[in-house]
Amino acid sequence: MSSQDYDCIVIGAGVQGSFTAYNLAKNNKKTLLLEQFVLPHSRGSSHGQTRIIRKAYDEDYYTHMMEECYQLWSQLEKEANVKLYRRTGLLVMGPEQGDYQVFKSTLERNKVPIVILPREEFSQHIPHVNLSQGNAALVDTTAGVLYADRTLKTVQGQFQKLGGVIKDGQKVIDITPGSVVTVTTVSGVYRAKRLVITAGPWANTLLSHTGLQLPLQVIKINVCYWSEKIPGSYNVQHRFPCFIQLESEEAKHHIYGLPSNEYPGLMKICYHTGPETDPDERDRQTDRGDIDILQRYITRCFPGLVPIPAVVESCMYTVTPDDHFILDHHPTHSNIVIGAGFSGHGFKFGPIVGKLLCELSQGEVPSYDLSPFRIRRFQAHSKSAL
Ligand SMILES: Cc1cc2nc3c(=O)[nH]c(=O)nc-3n(C[C@H](O)[C@H](O)[C@H](O)COP(=O)(O)OP(=O)(O)OC[C@H]3O[C@@H](n4cnc5c(N)ncnc54)[C@H](O)[C@@H]3O)c2cc1C
Ligand SMILES: O=C(O)[C@@H]1CCCCN1
Repeated sequence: MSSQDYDCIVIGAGVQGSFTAYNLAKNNKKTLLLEQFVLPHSRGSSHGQTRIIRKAYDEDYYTHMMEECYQLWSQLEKEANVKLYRRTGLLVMGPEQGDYQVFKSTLERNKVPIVILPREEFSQHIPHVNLSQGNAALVDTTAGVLYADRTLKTVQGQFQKLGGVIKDGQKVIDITPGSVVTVTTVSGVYRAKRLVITAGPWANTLLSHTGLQLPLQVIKINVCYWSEKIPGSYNVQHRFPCFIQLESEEAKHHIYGLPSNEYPGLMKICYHTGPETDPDERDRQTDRGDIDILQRYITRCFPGLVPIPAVVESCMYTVTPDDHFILDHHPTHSNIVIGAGFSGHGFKFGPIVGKLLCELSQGEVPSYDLSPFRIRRFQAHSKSAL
């Protein structure tokens, strides 16, 4: 084995690739993690200070995976002696008869501790928020905030401590599949028995070297921060929770927010969709239709915030047609494994995605039923549509 030869190469050092590489190294695999940008960077989907972690989902399988995932987050915190999770609870609000009921029954069925907030008691528990007409509300009490940038630094650091190699500033420009895969970057050629592709918004660019294209849409999210009129009203220290406002007549997609924390006096509130973009040109995409929707919502429901964004950052989602992840082998090259299409909700699953992609790449039986995440589901859709 030359120094350029590895058991496994992982392309993409976002949250999913970093956790995958870490799991491979934990399993004593000689692993190389390649990243196109110099780390840390803010050009993909995993940057920024915070993400929501929650068990509140409308499908049981996500809630089940989160059971173990919380434990894995906590193990990593202990192992690296760092705080990555802060419990805040997640307020779920939505039209009484819609998706809200699905969330509520999934939580109840899976015995996740929740608090239901009757309308008459709502403002006593959640001050400075107006519950929309016809909406119901509950709190997933196990939910909270994950520290995103700190997570990446931690996982990458733990991977290196285990002997893993990170080469950043090395954009992959070619992949030659085979029983030994050859990966060419702008400055080197590497070989491995197995390859994992976790390239976020660039998944299809990389997969084009392997003869595969997936139905992925890359969208730009305007990450908006809003100023508190009275400092502290929505602060994490005053136990203000994260929230999801489920879709309604007014907003066709979720609106979600995190308590003011990372920037003093600013609360992060975003719209769960945005305009399509080329990942290399996202700053040219200046559509702000989402901000108009947020301004109307904030004026009505968060009267303690100035309804003009004080800070706007940007991030990307890579979305599948059904919003479920892709965790699978390449259909023609079984030693290539793909983690893609995390559809704006993948961060919290990082530890479990890393474990599953590691299992798949080693040819092991995965710990969970991965049928919702198979590539085949898209082929089935397009066939039935004919
Ligand atoms: C605004 C916003 C809010 C979100 N909120 C939440 C939330 O609250 N909770 C939650 O769970 N999730 C949330 N998500 C989703 C979550 O952040 C993403 O699902 C997750 O970060 C995706 O990670 P990834 O590793 O797949 O992609 P990325 O982080 O984009 O990583 C892919 C990496 O591959 C690299 N790469 C690509 N091409 C090449 C190449 N040719 N050579 C070398 N390297 C390459 C890229 O540079 C990049 O670093 C949010 C996302 C956004 C944008
Ligand atoms: O994954 C999450 O928890 C958030 C919730 C709302 C949409 C964006 N992502």
